[in-house]
Amino acid sequence: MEGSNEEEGKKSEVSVIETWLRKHRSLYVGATRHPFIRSIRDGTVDLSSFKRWLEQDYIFVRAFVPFVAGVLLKAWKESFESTDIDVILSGVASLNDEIAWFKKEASKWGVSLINIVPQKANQEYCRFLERLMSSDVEYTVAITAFWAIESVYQDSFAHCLEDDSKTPEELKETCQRWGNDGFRQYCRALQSIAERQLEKAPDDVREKAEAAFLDVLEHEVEFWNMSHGDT
Ligand SMILES: Cc1ncc(CN)c(N)n1
Repeated sequence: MEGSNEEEGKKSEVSVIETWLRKHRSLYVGATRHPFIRSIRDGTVDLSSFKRWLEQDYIFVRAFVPFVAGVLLKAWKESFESTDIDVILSGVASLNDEIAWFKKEASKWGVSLINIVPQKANQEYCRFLERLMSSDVEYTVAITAFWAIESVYQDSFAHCLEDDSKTPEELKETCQRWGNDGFRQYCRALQSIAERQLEKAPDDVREKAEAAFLDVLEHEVEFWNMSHGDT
């Protein structure tokens, strides 16, 4: 293997996540460039769709907290890297802010967050989170799903803040919530953890993680679809 990258100690292989992003490009784009996101970005968003999304996402985020706590527990049991705990804990803290933000934003739009009925797509997404909390789901699978869930929002809302976007002024704060640089760094930290776990995982666990990644993308598409009133 004279002169090979291996011999020179260079890592020439594309990472697991990069491979998936290439392989499942159209589904990833479907989740991060959904018509709802495009409508925010081009300023044509229907405000009743936005309010429907706000109500449903509040319910989702409340269910997301125990899921992230479950990832934290798996990290504590299965990971030897104490920094994983710090990153995941910062995610719990940011969810605390996220819930407070939803309450403030809902009152700004005259939306009540009491007695909201979760729509079918939301219920199914929350059930998926619950399944991932089971003790027989590996940390690698759960952290991969966690990274994917946060990254879809990061990528989607950052798209609405690009220079040529026409996002309405009153929706910019929403886009900033997930599109800001700090959230991007946090998603990158989650990606590094997931990547490290995936690199050392046996094939069957890696396959389960890929399936969870695809499930997340499909649930996110269905979630955005709800904003149109499709359940
Ligand atoms: C459906 C969904 N996906 C992701 C996020 C970002 N925490 C969210 N708030 N809602």
